[in-house]
Amino acid sequence: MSTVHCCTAAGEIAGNSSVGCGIRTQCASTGSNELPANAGRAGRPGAVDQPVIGIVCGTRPEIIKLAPVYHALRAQGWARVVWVHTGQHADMAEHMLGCFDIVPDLRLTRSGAGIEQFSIECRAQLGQLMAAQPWDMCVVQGDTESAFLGALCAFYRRIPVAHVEAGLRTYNLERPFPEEGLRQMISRITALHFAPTERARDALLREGLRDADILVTGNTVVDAQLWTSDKYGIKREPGASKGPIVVTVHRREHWGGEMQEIFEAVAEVAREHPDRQVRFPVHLNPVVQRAARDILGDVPNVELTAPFDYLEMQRALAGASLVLTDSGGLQEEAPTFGVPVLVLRHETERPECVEAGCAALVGPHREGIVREVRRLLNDELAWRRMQASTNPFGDGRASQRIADVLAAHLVPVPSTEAVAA
Ligand SMILES: CC(=O)N[C@@H]1[C@@H](OP(=O)(O)OP(=O)(O)OC[C@H]2O[C@@H](n3ccc(=O)[nH]c3=O)[C@H](O)[C@@H]2O)O[C@H](CO)[C@@H](O)[C@@H]1O
Repeated sequence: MSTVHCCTAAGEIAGNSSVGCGIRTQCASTGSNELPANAGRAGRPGAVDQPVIGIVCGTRPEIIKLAPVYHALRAQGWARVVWVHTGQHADMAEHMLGCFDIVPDLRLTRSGAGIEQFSIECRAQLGQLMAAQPWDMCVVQGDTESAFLGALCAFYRRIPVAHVEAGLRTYNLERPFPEEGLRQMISRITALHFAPTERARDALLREGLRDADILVTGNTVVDAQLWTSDKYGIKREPGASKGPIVVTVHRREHWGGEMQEIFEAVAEVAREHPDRQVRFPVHLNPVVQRAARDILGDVPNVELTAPFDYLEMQRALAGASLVLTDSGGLQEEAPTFGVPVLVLRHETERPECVEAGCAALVGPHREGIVREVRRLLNDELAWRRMQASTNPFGDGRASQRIADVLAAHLVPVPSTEAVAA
């Protein structure tokens, strides 16, 4: 994936101006405060015939998984690509955008702290934006509020929706909450479903979606990893069997008792293995911050840090002996470095890693977590058996496949007369 500094992209949408209620264009300063009179469909001088693809996202994992698609589309050059940042994950997202050389073309304003207020404001701004700039396709990823609102607003504007990481299911609307419901709703209004695995494709077929609209591409998270590992020389560290245990926990459905049990399990294991470092980049959500500090703050070999930036996270995985997580992305990334994963959930939309033997579903309760961690720390053979040899979620070319399919749908094929002329 080539790195394209996106100021040029951003610069093509003129100036720092307000479009609609609070939408700010973000670009290299061009001095103008207005969209140029001869602006093309995307507010860009000229290029009125290029298809316009809007990418709508706002959280850390969406940026990681859409960055490869963004760069693949820009490298192919047949479309005008507009990155819209919703601001859903304000601070964590800024880091991620920088890691992937992305300067959003448009940033929505976020004033409300809660998800409900965010949703109302985001929906209003996206609706204005899509009315002002007719897009040919709206690309969203996964299962967040930003993804759902991007899809919904596009649907109302009759803009086709392309859904990256389509078809993951637990079929339990309570877990993960609200993501399972959001992801299923997005599927109902999506035109192109980019399923990461055959299992995801089968889920969409069972729901009555057309086979012709479903493409199995692999997960773009592996594209991001391989691009980053190649660029920065990150690879599995020798002696990782004694490396740190990496912990990440953030899911809403764990807030309260289950999160407390998870952290108590981490404290118990850390105290039993004082020589084993535990690295825990704590999600910025105040609920997670408070619980982690209260339960783990005084355990000597537990390092509570700010969220890692993407590079730090990949380097942490490369040296880790074990990952304890409720994260979706980390279940998909750990196999790239062969790190065994204990999934701190009741169920996972990623059973492929469990079936491949490189992850185990241990649940969010203290006893089960402690038992499984002890087993792997005390039985090197069992630990080695969980070393993934390949990543079941992708081969690093998902974004290229997605860009090719979008081109096939959006780039007009010259008519035979035109070709003959
Ligand atoms: C239900 C569910 O599973 N939904 C998922 C959820 O994503 P998630 O669970 O993967 O969310 P996180 O864990 O926050 O992000 C993980 C990414 O962040 C990087 N990371 C992490 C900690 C850190 O300190 N520094 C980092 O750089 C890490 O390497 C990884 O790439 O929503 C996504 C969007 O819709 C979905 O795609 C996805 O299904």
